[in-house]
Amino acid sequence: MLPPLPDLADYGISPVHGFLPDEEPLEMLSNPYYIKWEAIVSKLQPLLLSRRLHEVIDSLPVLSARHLHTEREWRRAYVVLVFMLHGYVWGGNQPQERIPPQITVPLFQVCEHLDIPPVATYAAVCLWNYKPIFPDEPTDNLSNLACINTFTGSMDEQWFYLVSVAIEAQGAPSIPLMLQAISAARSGDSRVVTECLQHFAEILDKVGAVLQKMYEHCDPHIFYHRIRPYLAGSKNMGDAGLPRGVMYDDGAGQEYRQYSGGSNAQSSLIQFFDIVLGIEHRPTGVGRNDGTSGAASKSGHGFIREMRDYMPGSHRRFLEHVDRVANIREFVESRKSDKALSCAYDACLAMLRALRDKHIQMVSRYIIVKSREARINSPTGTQHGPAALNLAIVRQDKPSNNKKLRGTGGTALIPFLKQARDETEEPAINAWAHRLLRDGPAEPRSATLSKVGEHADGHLEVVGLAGTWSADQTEGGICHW
Ligand code: HEM
Ligand SMILES: N[C@@H](CC(=O)c1ccccc1NC=O)C(=O)O
Repeated sequence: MLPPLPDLADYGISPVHGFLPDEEPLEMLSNPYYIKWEAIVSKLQPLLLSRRLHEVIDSLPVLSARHLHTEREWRRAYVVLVFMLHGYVWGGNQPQERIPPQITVPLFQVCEHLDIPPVATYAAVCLWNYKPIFPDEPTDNLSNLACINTFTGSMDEQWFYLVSVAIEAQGAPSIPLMLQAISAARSGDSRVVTECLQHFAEILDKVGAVLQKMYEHCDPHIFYHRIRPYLAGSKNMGDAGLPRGVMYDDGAGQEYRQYSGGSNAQSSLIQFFDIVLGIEHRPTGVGRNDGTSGAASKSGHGFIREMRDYMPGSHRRFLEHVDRVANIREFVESRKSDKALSCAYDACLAMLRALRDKHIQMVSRYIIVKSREARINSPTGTQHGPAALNLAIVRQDKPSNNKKLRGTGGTALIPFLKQARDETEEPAINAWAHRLLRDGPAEPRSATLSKVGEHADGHLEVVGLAGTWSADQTEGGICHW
């Protein structure tokens, strides 16, 4: 018996808005009990500028979550508390190691309810932090979106979050669409699967176009020096001044913890794309053949899988369900002679790969170039920013080595992102290798592959946009790359 397909309603996912909430996020907690929290986040910029945020938070009463009732209220409380948390940690000259009970006590209650970690996740700053400009118009694109909260009050920060919100809205229809494709594959309906994949490729293309809008209003300098320092987590942050992570003091006890900061790797939508297409991501540094070398996380899963722990619990459980039923890749592989089907599938891989390519270029402009400039402009390491010691200036003591640069999630960003991009293309390359073994050389079926050849010694070479892939052994027709 095949497991049933997920029902979106069971996971709080909207067929129209996807992982964005069905009802727009609450702009403020109206119960006067929480008035001091709302007052702080509404004055976050002057409090940060005047360096008075710590004293104001320290003098708060320790409030509880008992007056939160609706899901919208729980989410709003989470957003308010993590903006306070990151302002508290990163808003001074040095990162603040100890978080007081005024934040930790209610934050732990809220995080338990939402099943999400006590840190500023993608859900906090993007999914649950937007509002319409005109309430009577839809919030499905950038022409009617504004942010509820920001650290800096800048247009650049708003835009940085809103591009992701617009991507979630643009990509949302792919969720019911690809569940329909899974269902059609179960009943062997190749025509419907092909149509769904064609439509999915168009959606992925549009998502890529929204990503490119980042450049319109988010300036790399503002991003790198003003915004990004606040988004950092407490994991791998020794060089930024938090060697043990952050100490959460809830009055009853004190505990050091380390969490990754916000990252779009925590977007359930992008992970959904990979899962439905059967794209697998390995831990960074683990080779294609051996599975032994490299820096896998403690869980043994890679960073991308680990980022599921930073999603709202219901979204994480949805992805786990989709993991169990995803069948499109196997379906396509079992019908290799169906050209239209293979082509539609490969188009999806190509679009997703193109999205990752655009993203790598963006990371280069917003992080790599900026960190290099900062090193040249301030070789002594004297920096002025939200925190003089922060994510923007870590590892500047070491000469230019991009491999040392870290993302807010804590990854060695460039090797990680390139690997994720290359893995996107793997199903197409594998399928090609199978065909080559069976039929001999022919034209590549995919626009992402430019050349496939066989060497005299029998090993295969596939040239894709990502580089050259070699397969040197086969086992029952399966290639080992
Ligand atoms: C200025 C804009 C952006 C910068 C500088 C940036 C930077 C990064 C970095 C450094 C990582 C590595 C993970 C980490 O350690 O944090 C990452 C991961 C990721 N980012 Fe972005 N990002 C930006 C915008 C976006 C947007 C708008 C999207 C939406 C499509 C996105 C999608 C992803 C995904 C899906 C990952 C996980 C890796 C993967 O699946 O390929 N990023 N980003
Ligand atoms: N990982 C990125 C930050 C990032 O992508 C991000 C962080 C918080 C919320 C959303 C994010 N991504 C894009 O809009 C960085 O290292 O700067």
